[in-house]
Amino acid sequence: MTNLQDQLHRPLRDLRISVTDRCNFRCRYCMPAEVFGPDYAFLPSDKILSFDEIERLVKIFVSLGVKKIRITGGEPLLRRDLPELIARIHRIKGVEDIALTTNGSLLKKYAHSLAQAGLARVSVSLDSLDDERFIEMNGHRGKVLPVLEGIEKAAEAGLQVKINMVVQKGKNEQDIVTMAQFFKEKQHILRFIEYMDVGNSNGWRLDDVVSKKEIIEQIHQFTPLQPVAPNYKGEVATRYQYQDAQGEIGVISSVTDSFCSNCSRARLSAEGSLYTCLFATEGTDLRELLRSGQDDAAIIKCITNVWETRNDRYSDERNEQTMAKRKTSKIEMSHIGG
Ligand SMILES: Nc1nc2c(ncn2[C@@H]2O[C@H](COP(=O)(O)OP(=O)(O)OP(=O)(O)O)[C@@H](O)[C@H]2O)c(=O)[nH]1
Ligand SMILES: C[S@@+](CC[C@H](N)C(=O)[O-])C[C@H]1O[C@@H](n2cnc3c(N)ncnc32)[C@H](O)[C@@H]1O
Ligand code: SF4
Ligand code: SF4
Repeated sequence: MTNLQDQLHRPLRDLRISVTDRCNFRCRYCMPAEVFGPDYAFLPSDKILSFDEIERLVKIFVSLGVKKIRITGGEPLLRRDLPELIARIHRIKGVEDIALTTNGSLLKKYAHSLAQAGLARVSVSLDSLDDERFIEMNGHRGKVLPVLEGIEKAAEAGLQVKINMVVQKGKNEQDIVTMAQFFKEKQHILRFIEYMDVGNSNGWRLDDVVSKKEIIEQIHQFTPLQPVAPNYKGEVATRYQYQDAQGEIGVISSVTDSFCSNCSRARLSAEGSLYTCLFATEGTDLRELLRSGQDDAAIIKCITNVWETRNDRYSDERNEQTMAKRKTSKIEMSHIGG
């Protein structure tokens, strides 16, 4: 196995695979309905990587040091036969962890078959327990109950469950403590995500971000917290344990306390482009290599070159100039995979 290092000496360890650019939700911070409307040109099916193509690429990435696979999107549970893909990835020697990020709306239906196929962990996005606020945030596409039922089914099926909540000022900051309390009782790890300037469509403003510090202070008042060490180098979330030892939360603070120095994540979009940053403006087309009959050595050479020349650290460098430079050219998050 090769151990690649980029320009900042970061290894390649994780591959996040987007299996579709489509979604049944229209969260305003990701796919606002006025941009992703009925006429939006999503990828046609022949442009999307097949399971055979994804499987081949995963084997290649594993030979280059990848150990963790995360399936994402768009909404990954919209991809037909997803458990079959999970099963194929599960069989690949060297894959140590397979996780899925989902909005949870279809999880009740698929949790059991996903677990049977070898999925170990699921991160379910849920921004509020209040129907009115949740519906407002997801563009009037889904209620809270089906997501909670999906979470329950996933836990019953033996999947390790985490909950992701994007916190946006004026939208759901009043839900921070309620969510913490609810998932403390349910014994699921809740991670708060600072609202990020991904893509070009969400009209992001720094004033709309609720910082890690504010989030922690709010929760600490209801149940005291203490910081805990990361589970592994490069963990995206900063961990905090409840002082009564009943569970933990995490905060993903890409805006106020970025974590690029440990970023070991490559991203594969649904149409087979490779990206090395969530805030990238361009990718490298691997689909063309696959479909033009190149052998593994040629694909390995291409990926090696991309990783070894990589020097992304967008969140570390975020300021007015860097934001202005990429104002209209970032790839949308639903496309690159969250
Ligand atoms: N800025 C930035 N945000 C990231 C990165 N990776 C993940 N995130 C954000 O963190 C959110 C939660 O990530 P998950 O998909 O749940 O995965 P994870 O945090 O890697 O999960 P674990 O494997 O359980 O540690 C993502 O949806 C993104 O919003 C990254 O490299 N950069
Ligand atoms: C793009 S979604 C893809 C997977 C799935 N549809 C879901 O929502 O979990 C992955 C994650 O990105 C998060 N996300 C999307 N836009 C974001 C933004 N502007 N800031 C922070 N997190 C965001 C979502 O909340 C979700 O947890
Ligand atoms: S965050 Fe996930 S559920 Fe919401 S619009 Fe984006 S891809 Fe869909
Ligand atoms: S901003 Fe880019 S380089 Fe920094 S942690 Fe996120 S994906 Fe990695």
